[in-house]
Amino acid sequence: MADAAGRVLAEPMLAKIDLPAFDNSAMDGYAIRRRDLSGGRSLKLAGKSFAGAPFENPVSPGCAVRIMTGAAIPPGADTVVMQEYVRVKGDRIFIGNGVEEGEHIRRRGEDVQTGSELLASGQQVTTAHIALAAAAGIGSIVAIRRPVVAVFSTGDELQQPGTALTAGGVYDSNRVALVSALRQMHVEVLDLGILPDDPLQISNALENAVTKADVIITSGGVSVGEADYTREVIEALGEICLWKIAMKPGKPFAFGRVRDTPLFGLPGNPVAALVTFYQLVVPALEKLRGLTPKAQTSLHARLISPLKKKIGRVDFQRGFYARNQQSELEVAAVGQQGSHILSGLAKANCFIVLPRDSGDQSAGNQVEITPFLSPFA
Ligand SMILES: Nc1nc2c(c(=O)[nH]1)N[C@H]1C(S)=C(S)[C@@H](COP(=O)(O)OP(=O)(O)OC[C@H]3O[C@@H](n4cnc5c(N)ncnc54)[C@H](O)[C@@H]3O)O[C@H]1N2
Ligand code: MOO
Repeated sequence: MADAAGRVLAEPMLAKIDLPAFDNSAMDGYAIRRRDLSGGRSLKLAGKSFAGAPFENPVSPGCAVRIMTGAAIPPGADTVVMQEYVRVKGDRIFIGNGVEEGEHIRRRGEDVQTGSELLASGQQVTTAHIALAAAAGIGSIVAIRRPVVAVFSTGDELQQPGTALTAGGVYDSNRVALVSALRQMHVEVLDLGILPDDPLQISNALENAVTKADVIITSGGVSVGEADYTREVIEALGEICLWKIAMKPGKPFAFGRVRDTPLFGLPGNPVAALVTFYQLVVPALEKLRGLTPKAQTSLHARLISPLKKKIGRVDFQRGFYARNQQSELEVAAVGQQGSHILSGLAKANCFIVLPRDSGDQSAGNQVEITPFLSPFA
C-alpha cells in the first residue's frame, strides 16, 4: 500500500468505516457526566478507559472514569476534563470551574463517514491519501500500473560519468538526467545504458526493449549526420510518425513506434534532449499514467535585457524570473542559449516562450514565461 504514492487511482477510494470509528477522548483526563458537576465539584473514580481497553459499563451518576487520549468514551459520559484541571484524592477527584459539556470528545464520523469518497478515480495518490486510506480501513489501493519506460543513449563518444575521459569523449549526461526525471514521475525505468553508433546494436536494443517496455526513449542519433542511425533503425522495425519539429532547441526530435511500442527519439544535444522531454514526453507519460496532463502555467513578464530570436521556430529560451519591488514579474535569459549550454538550464527557473514568427526582442517587451514544474523545478 505504501507503494501507491505517486500512482493514479484506478477506482474511487471509499471509506470502509467511520473515522473516528467511535467517540473517543482528545485528552488524558477524566470522562464525566457534565450535569453531575451541578451537585458539587467532587466525583468518585469508577474505573479506567485506555486506548484499546475500554471501560464498557455505563458511568453511574456522580462517577468519573480515568481516560487516556484515544480511549473510547464510556457509555453515559458526555465530557472529558483534562487531568491538569483535576485534583485526585484517593478514589475521589475534584474538578475546577469552567468545564464545558461535550469538551475534548472526538466524535464518531466527524472526520470521515462510512462509504464516503476519500479520493476520486484518476487522482494521484499522496502520502496523506495513504494515511487516510489506512485509517479508514482500506488495506490495499487499486492504482493504475506504472508504465515501464526503457531509456538508452547512443553515441560512440559517450562515457559513463565518473570514468576517466578519453580523447573526444563526452560524458553521458542525458541518460542519467532522464532516468532521474522519470523516477520523479513514478514510472518504472528500464535503463539500457549507452549504445555505440552501430545500427545492429541499436536494433537489438530496441527489439529487447519492446518485449519489456510500454515506451522507449532514446537520446542522440536523430539528426542528419553520418553516424545518426536511430531513425533508420526505427524505420526498419516500425515507423517514424514525426520527425523534426519547429521548436528550438529540439528540431530533430522524432516520434515513432517500434513494433507496437511508441518511441520518443530525443536529440543528443543535452539541452535539446531535456527540453523536448519536458515539453513533449512528460505530457504523454502523464496520460499513460492515467492523469490528465496539466497545462503549464503561462505568465507574462517584462524582459530586462534584449534577446536574440530567429524567425521560424518556437523558442524555449531558458530564463530566470522574479518579482521586482513593485511586485511586477521580470525575466532575463540565463546566459548563452546554445543547446549544449547545460549551466543555463541548471540556473533557469522558467522558459521564455517566443512564438515561431517572432524575431529579436528588446528590453522592456512583455514575453510569455512558463515557470518550471516537476521534474525540472
Ligand atoms: N547539418 C545539420 N546538423 C545538425 C542539425 C541539422 O539540422 N543539420 N541539427 C542539429 C541539432 S538542432 C541537434 S539538437 C543535433 C542533434 O543531433 P543528434 O540527435 O543526432 O545527436 P548527436 O549527433 O548524437 O549528438 C549531438 C551532440 O550532443 C552530444 N550528446 C549526444 N548524446 C549525449 C548524451 N547522452 N549526453 C551528453 N551529450 C550527448 C553529442 O556528443 C553531440 O555533441 O544535431 C545538430 N546537427
Ligand atoms: O535541438 Mo537543436 O539543439 O535545436 O539546436
